[in-house]
Amino acid sequence: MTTGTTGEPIMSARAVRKSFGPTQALDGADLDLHPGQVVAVMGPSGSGKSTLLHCMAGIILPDDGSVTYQGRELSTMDDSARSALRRNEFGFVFQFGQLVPELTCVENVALPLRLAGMGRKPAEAKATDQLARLEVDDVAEKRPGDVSGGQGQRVAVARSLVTTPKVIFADEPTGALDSLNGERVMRLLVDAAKATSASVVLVTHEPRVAAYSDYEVVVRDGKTRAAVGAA
Ligand SMILES: Nc1ncnc2c1ncn2[C@@H]1O[C@H](COP(=O)(O)OP(=O)(O)OP(=O)(O)O)[C@@H](O)[C@H]1O
Repeated sequence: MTTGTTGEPIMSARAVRKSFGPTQALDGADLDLHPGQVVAVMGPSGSGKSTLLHCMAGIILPDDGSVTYQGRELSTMDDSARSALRRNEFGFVFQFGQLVPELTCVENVALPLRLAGMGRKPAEAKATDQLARLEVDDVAEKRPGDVSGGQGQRVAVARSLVTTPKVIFADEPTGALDSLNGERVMRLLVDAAKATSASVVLVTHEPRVAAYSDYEVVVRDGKTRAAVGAA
């Protein structure tokens, strides 16, 4: 599915198929993602949206078709190369359960940097800066269980951004929030992504959330079927 955007896409999915046992989750899905572009993946429950996101992020491998990142085919990389890609080039925001409950919010945000080998002090300084950008530096020393849903989701967004990823994969990032908090999280996520020219793959079934995207793709019965003009 093309977007009318000129230039090379940073990622492309082509004719992606994926089955889980007898269930055909994806049956020929296409998606181009250009640098700095926010694409909303919409569609009914069970249509294959999350499966498409997982295939694009290299979390699962398609049975057929291709997913390329900067021209490299993900399925030809070994597991450690795909892990390195997820750690270094991609960021992730999910609906629930992504923060480590035993760590403080600033430790959670610093975690991807620590895993990449950065020392505690510089990692936590960067994490604090990122929390401030998301307007939640006041909860830095609290544990995730002691902050509100909206604050926790902004901490999770801060963690997804702290490594300055090229692509952010967000699966129903506002699904657990009321509409006001959801819109706030989306505004901060999209503004932060635009500031670093990161691309975003945003899975959502909420039109109000999809309205923050540049472009919408609809998945139905495992196929990408329609693209709607920029919001
Ligand atoms: N790990 C799995 N094992 C078995 N079936 C799966 C698995 N993951 C997804 N499926 C099935 O594949 C189909 C597509 O699922 P997927 O999660 O991609 O849909 P979705 O559009 O993201 O749905 P929702 O909006 O409800 O999250 C569904 O029928 C689902 O039950």
